[in-house]
Amino acid sequence: MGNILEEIQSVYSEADRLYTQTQVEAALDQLAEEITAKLSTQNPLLLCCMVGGIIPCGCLLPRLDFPLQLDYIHVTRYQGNTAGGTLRWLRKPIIPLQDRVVLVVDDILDEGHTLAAIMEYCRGAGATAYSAVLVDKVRDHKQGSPADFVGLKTGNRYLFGYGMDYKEYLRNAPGIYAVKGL
Ligand SMILES: O=P(O)(O)OC[C@H]1O[C@H](OP(=O)(O)OP(=O)(O)O)[C@H](O)[C@@H]1O
Ligand SMILES: Nc1nc2[nH]cnc2c(=O)[nH]1
Repeated sequence: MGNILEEIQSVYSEADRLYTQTQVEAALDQLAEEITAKLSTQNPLLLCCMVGGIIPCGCLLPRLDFPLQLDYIHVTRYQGNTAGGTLRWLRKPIIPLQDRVVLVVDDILDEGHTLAAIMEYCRGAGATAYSAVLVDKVRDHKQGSPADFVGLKTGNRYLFGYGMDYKEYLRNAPGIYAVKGL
């Protein structure tokens, strides 16, 4: 246990901070304004993508001051690793999606596999689906469509903070950081 905590401490202290907490909170304000303008009269169902979406979604909710419902979906393909693998569906939403406007909220759009699969699932279940991500990682080959609402853009680095993990730690880091060398 000692070793992993030392590793986490060293990754945190050597990381590059790409966005401060103040900058992330400003981006969340802007994201919420855009979502409100588009969806405030649509009685949307928000789907929080666990686990990483929990912080962006939790930060957005009090900024979205209109009628909405909340459920969650759990799909994972990194599982504590820094490279993605096969998608694993761990939990589908309980609230029916048929004829609903759905807003899928996640921490990061990277290669795009996760969000593309979730959007396909939502549309297949009869929803009009939109997506919101705190971070869009700029890279050449992406799966699926761009997100409808994007908070911040970054280069192609491995990120943590505001929901994003390094080996399941550091999701709670108050800013967006890039791991040194990754
Ligand atoms: O665009 P992609 O390359 O598909 O990657 C993006 C996904 O990766 C992360 O999830 P992860 O599988 O790490 O699960 P987590 O939310 O529990 O961290 C993140 O939360 C996104 O859902
Ligand atoms: N924590 C984390 N999860 C991801 N999933 C896809 N890309 C990333 C990333 O840069 N950081």
